[in-house]
Amino acid sequence: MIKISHIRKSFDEHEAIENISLTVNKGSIYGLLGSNGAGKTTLLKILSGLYIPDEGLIAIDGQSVFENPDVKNKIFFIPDTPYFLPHYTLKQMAQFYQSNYPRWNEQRYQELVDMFQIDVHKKIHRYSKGIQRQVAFILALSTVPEVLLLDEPLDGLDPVMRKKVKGLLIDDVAEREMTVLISSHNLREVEDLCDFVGIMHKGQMMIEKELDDLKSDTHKVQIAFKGGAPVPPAILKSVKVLHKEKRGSILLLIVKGKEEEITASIEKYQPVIFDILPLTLEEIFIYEMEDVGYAVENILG
Ligand SMILES: Nc1ncnc2c1ncn2[C@@H]1O[C@H](COP(=O)(O)OP(=O)(O)OP(=O)(O)O)[C@@H](O)[C@H]1O
Repeated sequence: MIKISHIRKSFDEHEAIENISLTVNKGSIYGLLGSNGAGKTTLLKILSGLYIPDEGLIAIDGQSVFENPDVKNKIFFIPDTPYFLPHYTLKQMAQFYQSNYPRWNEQRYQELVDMFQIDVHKKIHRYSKGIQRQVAFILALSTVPEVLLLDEPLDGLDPVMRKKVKGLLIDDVAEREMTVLISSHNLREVEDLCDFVGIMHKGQMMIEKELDDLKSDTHKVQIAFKGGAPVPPAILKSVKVLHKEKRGSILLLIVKGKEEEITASIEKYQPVIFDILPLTLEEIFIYEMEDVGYAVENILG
């Protein structure tokens, strides 16, 4: 479990992280989303022990990260530009990690090399960006991390590789309760992976949500009444409306609550048109944020 409490981090005069707290439960995948410069990379670097926070506490399974080799051995961080020792081949990098990570699993390494079909004797810097990222995943997963920190992990991977990498992450989470924190600009890219999502903006956490609850609890409703009659105000009082918009004679509502309860509340007014539809996660965030007074369309990109 990752626990971050009241972290602050400034560079010169600029506060990159302003009082962020978050918890990632063991065996879950947390998506850290946000605009450019929001502070996602800084937070991941603090978590991996590369930066010291100015204030606040970070614990992994109850132990402090900074200058604690026992904890660092359980963590693997893949930065947005994976780093390899200069002129090393995958085989040499594997030997390096094997001697530094006591949990290294040689069999897993061989399986991953076969799966990705990488020539382990070629110098890594000669590989393309996408293949270098595959190499980073092979090394990361071979160290059998308890906590995997990923900065823009799918950048540069083609759709087949994205699917493969997502599958590998999900397997390790399901089989051995690996805990994962992923930063991304793109909600659509990570929504099928994460059970929790937090959106950062200018060093602050704007909103944090558990995805299962969100998906089953927010709906798009379209209603219209005979002859274009106005929607009875009582309907709007009987359900929790996040957003309402008139489209000709149809009223579009974004409503929170259970589908059956919303249907029962609205059907008794006998609308001539009544549809209840699911929303994409991106839509849910946009409407939720509207509800709390922010415009997040640009943040979600
Ligand atoms: N080493 C550094 N020195 C000075 N300022 C820094 C440093 N690292 C980050 N910053 C600043 O901290 C803020 C947060 O940057 P960070 O890289 O954490 O954002 P991010 O959310 O990862 O952005 P992006 O999505 O663009 O990668 C930015 O304003 C950035 O300029």
